[in-house]
Amino acid sequence: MRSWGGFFQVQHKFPSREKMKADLEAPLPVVQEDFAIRCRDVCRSYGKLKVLSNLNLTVPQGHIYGLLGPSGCGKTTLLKCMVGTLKISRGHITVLGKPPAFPGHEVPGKMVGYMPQELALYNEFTISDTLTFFGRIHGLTSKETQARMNFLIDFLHLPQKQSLVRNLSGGQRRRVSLGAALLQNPELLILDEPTVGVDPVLRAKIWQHLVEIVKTGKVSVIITTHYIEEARQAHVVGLMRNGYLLAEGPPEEVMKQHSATTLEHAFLQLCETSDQNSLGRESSPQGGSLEKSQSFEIGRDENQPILSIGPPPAEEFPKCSADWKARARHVLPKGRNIAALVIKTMVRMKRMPGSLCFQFLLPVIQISLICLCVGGEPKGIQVAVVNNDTSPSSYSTLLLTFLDNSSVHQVPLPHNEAFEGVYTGKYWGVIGFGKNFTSYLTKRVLQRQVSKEVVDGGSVHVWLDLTNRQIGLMLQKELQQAFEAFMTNRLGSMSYLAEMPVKFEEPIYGSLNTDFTTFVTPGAVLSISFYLAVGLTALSFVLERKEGLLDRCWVAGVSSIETMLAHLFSQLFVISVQIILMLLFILLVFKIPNEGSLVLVIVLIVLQGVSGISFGLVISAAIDDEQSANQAALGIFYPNLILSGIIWPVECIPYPLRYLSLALPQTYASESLRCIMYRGWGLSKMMVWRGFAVTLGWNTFFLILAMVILKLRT
Ligand SMILES: Nc1ncnc2c1ncn2[C@@H]1O[C@H](COP(=O)(O)OP(=O)(O)OP(=O)(O)O)[C@@H](O)[C@H]1O
Repeated sequence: MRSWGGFFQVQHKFPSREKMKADLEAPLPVVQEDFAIRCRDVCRSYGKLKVLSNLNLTVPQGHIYGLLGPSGCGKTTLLKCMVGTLKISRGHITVLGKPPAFPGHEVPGKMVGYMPQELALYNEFTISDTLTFFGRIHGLTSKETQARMNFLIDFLHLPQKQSLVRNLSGGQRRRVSLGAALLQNPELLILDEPTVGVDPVLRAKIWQHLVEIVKTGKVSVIITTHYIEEARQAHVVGLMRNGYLLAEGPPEEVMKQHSATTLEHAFLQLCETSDQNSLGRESSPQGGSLEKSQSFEIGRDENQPILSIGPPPAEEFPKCSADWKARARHVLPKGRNIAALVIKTMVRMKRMPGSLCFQFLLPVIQISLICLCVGGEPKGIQVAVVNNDTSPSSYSTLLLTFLDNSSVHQVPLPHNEAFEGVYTGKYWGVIGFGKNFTSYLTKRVLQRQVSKEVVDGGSVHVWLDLTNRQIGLMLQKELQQAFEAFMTNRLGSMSYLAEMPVKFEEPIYGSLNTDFTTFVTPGAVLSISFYLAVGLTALSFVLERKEGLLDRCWVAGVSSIETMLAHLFSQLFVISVQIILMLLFILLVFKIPNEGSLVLVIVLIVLQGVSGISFGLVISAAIDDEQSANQAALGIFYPNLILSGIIWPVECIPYPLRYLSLALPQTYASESLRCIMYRGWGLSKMMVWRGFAVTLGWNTFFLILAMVILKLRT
């Protein structure tokens, strides 16, 4: 009997299944356009694991092709190669006449409906949102989408279109996923196990629908299923094992060839024959794995399916070329897709109002905590006072009244108890006055020449616990101020006599009361916008990739650059709200001064937010699992915070590290923001514009890097 291989090699058109049978003996010449998909000598590995080995497969135009095989034999990998989400290591694939992802070819795009094995649905979407989203990407009008939606909901027995995907059963979700693949009436349907978890009645209906749509001859289907017998309704089946096709042909022919009554039986026989052949090869003198791999390399005969329906593997594939316009159109982002993705993110945000509010409030909470808790003066510090000054109306008692009681809490004690209290950590220091403090101090101020004893006796002696530098510094400052106030009180117009011979005049920038909060706030604002943006985006692709959403959108025609721009625009909205709230708090509530242009302040903070988004996109594009993405985002947080001079000046960083610090995204930016806010400088000053330049440089670098990584990984 004539084989199907011979038949298809000379077949001109692919008629219906019945006609195919009738025309068995009527050979016609081959025309390439009659093949919806052709795979020749396709190889694909994951690392060292060879998953597809010189695979040859042909899906005739207007037919249903059932791809069958045991779990792990490479079916999903092959479908992913067909839609272009995975690159093949060797061989050729054409889908609707051209290789997948060929410039100007609508595969990926509207011409192909792809249902991945994963559900690949947004859980926060309703059924209506899901279909509307894919309708937008495919450029359907809302009327067309609505009409298809009504049909699909009825056809696939879906619940109400306002039902949330997350509330659907597993089978219902699978049907929504199938609906999304069928939505735009594609020319080619690539369905990875669409009938898993679907009841037998609906399974039959789905097959019936597939049979109906291919009748026009314009639609082709390739479908994988674990229910081998349901594939008898396909026009052609391909039986796959260990990465290549054992057989390919109409189900009846495959069964007839092996005198089997079921496809399952035929498949078992094919497996046994294949196992015996490989055993024979292994036991032959030249046998073994080397021989096997060599035979793959020369475009093996053993990989030619037993009942092959396509042209031989040696046949040359047509060389496809695209003009520069098609290439440019292919690369340029489409506004329609970006808009669809931005709307998608907005709808998801709307469905999670709690999470959105938290995102808006988190930076306000963080900056408020920084302004409240960092850089303030220590309060309620307990200090022991040993006052041996016995003179009536003593200066020591008077001097102590000038100490700020809210900062320094004085505890009068005898000498031993005071020191004991410091040793046990009860007090932060001891303020001591000698017996003749009042008289010696008077002598020291009024007489020109005094002895060392007078100077010593007329001094306040302080012993401090300096393990806490901030408290130590505060006590020193408080005592100095109290002494100055006391002297002014005592000497009146002569108080200048007690002044230090070093005078700090009115500062050129800032004020004499500038505190640490003022220093730290600009850097903190930048770092909060940066890290919140990293947090918002670092997981975006990771989760979408894991759930198959990234691949699904890509197959629907959304490019990596469009995905990135859409993320950028939607997150830009979130960070803009965050920044406005943060600025309102620091300027109006915490009264941090701003001497410069508010526009420059806002632009610089937004640009830092964009840096965060772009860096998050790099993490998201490069890393596959949430844990590693989180680790990467958190891992850089602390070193960057410390090295960027945000919590401590860059001038304190040792030199080799300082060079590294200057290259970081927030070092010059923090300095620039401080210059704008506290010195009132504009873009004409180098210290201001270089903050903008470095931020823009990092933004461009991160965005290009994320794009390249995404491109390389799809
Ligand atoms: N991303 C990956 N990295 C490494 N190995 C992978 C990856 N994806 C699949 N594999 C391996 O490739 C082989 C083929 O997997 P594939 O998903 O293509 O099989 P399948 O025939 O579709 O299986 P099933 O019917 O269970 O879905 C399996 O051994 C699988 O472990």
